[in-house]
Amino acid sequence: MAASLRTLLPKSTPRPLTRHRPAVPQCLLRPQRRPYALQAPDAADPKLKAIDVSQLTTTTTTTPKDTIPHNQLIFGRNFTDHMLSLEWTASEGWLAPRITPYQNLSLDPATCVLHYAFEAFEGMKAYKDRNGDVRLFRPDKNMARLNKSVARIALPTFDGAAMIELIKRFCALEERFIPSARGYSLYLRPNMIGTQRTLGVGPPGSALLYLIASPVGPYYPTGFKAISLEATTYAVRAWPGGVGASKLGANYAPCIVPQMQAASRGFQQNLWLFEDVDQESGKKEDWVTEVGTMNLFACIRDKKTGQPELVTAPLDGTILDGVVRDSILTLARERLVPEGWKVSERRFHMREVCEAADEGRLLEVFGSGTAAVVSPVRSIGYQGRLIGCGLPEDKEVGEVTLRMKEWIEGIQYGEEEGHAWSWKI
Ligand SMILES: Cc1ncc(COP(=O)(O)O)c(C=O)c1O
Repeated sequence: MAASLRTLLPKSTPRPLTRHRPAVPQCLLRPQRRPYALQAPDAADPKLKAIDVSQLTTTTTTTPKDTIPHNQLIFGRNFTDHMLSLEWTASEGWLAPRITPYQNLSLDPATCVLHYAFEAFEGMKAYKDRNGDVRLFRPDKNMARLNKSVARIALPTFDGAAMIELIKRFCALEERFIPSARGYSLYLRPNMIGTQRTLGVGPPGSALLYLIASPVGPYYPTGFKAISLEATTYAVRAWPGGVGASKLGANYAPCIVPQMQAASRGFQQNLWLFEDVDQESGKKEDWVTEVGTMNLFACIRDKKTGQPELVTAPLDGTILDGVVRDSILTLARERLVPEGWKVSERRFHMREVCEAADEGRLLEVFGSGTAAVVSPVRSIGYQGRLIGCGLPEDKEVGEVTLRMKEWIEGIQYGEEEGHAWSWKI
């Protein structure tokens, strides 16, 4: 077993919590207090091979695809000519990386990913700037998150820097598929699956890390459109000690039925809540967590001081640590705080949101994620009422939401010169 997997296990066997309960490692029960013990990605067993970029082989396609006109791009529908693949075995480690023509995978019907969901993925993009240079946006964050996700399901960790180098080479090969207009990009999907052929439930002895890519257009081809969310009170996406902070495929399929239910009532997405006791009041509250594939931000004016606050749920293990979320928080601390804003990662509940809306203090709400950067929210359906989120009827986006979009896109497309988040390939 790779050292990286061994590090997941507690050093000493934890004592059972009660006589009748099985001994659950504390790190799994309380992610907030005892974060997951995970070593650096390249801390794999020295006896096993690490990713070796110099071993990369490339077989180019003999049947190149036509590129699709920008205005006909549909998210995730079309793929580039090639894929990048890296196999891993528990006895050898990472085998030589390969770029090959895009092709089907051949898996035994007993492959463990098909039965027990040994799968974790990432979502990131390559952008073309005005000079035709290709750029990645904070790819180190995506690699770190993928390493955290795979480690949680006993898949092998890997050297994130080596993988970024391979992604750069892949993007250079597929450069003609990267649209050049602002708002367009090449969506990159790194995916790792357990490939061991077994019905036994245990750590996979082999895995495949692969990358495919899809050219995509702006999330809103017709301009910014504010969305409506339905706050879901009958189902829960994630819970303390669970895997909500990991980008596992298994987290997404169970979210589709609540999303369909929300859609059937006219909402574009559902908002995930978590019911828990408020330590201050001792009352149960519905805490805001995140949206289907986005983190959520609210701009709330303080009742007493009048200070505007940008607030989002904390990284307590129940939400994904969004790359755009982190970027928004950093930019807000840099650029909004000097203007008098407060920026908070704190728990906030639906009662606070309702109260702020009723008192005209809910200024804006928006979602954040790689696909849309930011997505303005017009209203939230909750317990039979529709909460207005501060947008006037004739507007689709609030001021802070728009500024964030401009700032982040400016960095992604290299318009903000020399920013450390934009990696030229
Ligand atoms: C559940 C969930 N939350 C938040 C996000 C936003 O993350 P990021 O900003 O890294 O795209 C995503 C996007 O993949 C997601 O799937």
